[in-house]
Amino acid sequence: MTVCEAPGKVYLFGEHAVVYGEPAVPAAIERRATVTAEPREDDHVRVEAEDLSLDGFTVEYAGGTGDRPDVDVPTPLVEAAMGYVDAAVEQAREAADAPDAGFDITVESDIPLGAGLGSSAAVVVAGIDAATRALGEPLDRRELADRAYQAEFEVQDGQASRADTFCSTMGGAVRVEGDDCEPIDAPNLPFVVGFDGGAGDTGELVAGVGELREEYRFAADTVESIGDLVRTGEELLADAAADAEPSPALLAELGELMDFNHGLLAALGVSARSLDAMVWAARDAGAHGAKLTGAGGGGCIVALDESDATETALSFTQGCEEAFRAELATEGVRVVEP
Ligand SMILES: Nc1ncnc2c1ncn2[C@@H]1O[C@H](COP(=O)(O)OP(=O)(O)OP(=O)(O)O)[C@@H](O)[C@H]1O
Ligand SMILES: C[C@@](O)(CCO)CC(=O)[O-]
Ligand SMILES: [Mg+2]
Repeated sequence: MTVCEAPGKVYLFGEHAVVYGEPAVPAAIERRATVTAEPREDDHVRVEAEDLSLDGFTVEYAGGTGDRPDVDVPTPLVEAAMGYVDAAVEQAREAADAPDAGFDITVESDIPLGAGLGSSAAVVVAGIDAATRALGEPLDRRELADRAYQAEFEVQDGQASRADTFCSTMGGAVRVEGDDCEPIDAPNLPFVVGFDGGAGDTGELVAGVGELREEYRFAADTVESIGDLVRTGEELLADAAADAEPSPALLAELGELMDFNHGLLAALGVSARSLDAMVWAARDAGAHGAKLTGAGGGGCIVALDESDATETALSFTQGCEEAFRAELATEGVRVVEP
């Protein structure tokens, strides 16, 4: 039995635009998905994923080829929900050159689903790592990140960046621009997350931005503007790389860029009333800046605040279900010793 756990992430800047080749800077956070993989004698895949909830259902299922869950939920919904686990198993089979390998897989996660904290990437990264190790064919981190990206790319119908999967694999803060992925030095930033209890579908939201970008010049320009602000943010981070703690000036400047980034994402149609409400509650509470994180549509915002004010204000904000401080996860995917 092999157990691996991989972190979720917040985006300091650059989600959505990163799908079109602009740079982005996500940072891994200490909320993890844990995947257990146990090879089977046959070629079946049995999946236990108790956190999986579909529009108000919670399902527990035993999956596998041609052996779908015994629950009263329309099959397409279940297929959609299971897509990332299935894709991870396929990547592991291919990597280990074991097309008929069967597994008992268990997924447990403290990353809310579809909420912008990269639950899909964490499940895919931990899943491929656990399954390849269980077959005695561990991958190096670059290959693991690459295969995890291929899995997200397939499930998201060819529209995905390498950002979430690379960040979850490596941990820390990373910079992704097209195929170019590198860890970067960043000071320990005081992230506060607000979660509205809801979710957005990454594939759909990404497709929506793609259509807008085709149809309207302003949307294409907005994507490029996000790229410009990310480059500015990166320079600030690079200048502060040697500092253990971020200076007040750095926090103020990064926060301002986060505010700009939220406005540009809203222009692309991926914010939501609850996300805007949480962003404004954070700003009113004195956060240096606040923005939605991830695909949007519902889910989480991330703010910068070293004091407790933002977390407290969010916990009293209508529409915010949970507020918490998110610590940087300096370590990416790792094996959990039984
Ligand atoms: N604990 C889990 N068990 C099984 N599948 C999960 C789990 N967590 C996430 N997933 C898969 O990931 C999907 C959510 O991925 P999606 O990309 O839409 O959101 P996200 O990754 O949480 O947010 P974002 O991509 O915006 O950061 C779920 O529908 C499910 O298929
Ligand atoms: C919206 C997006 O940019 C981030 C989702 O966390 C999609 C992607 O990069 O694949
Ligand atoms: Mg995702």
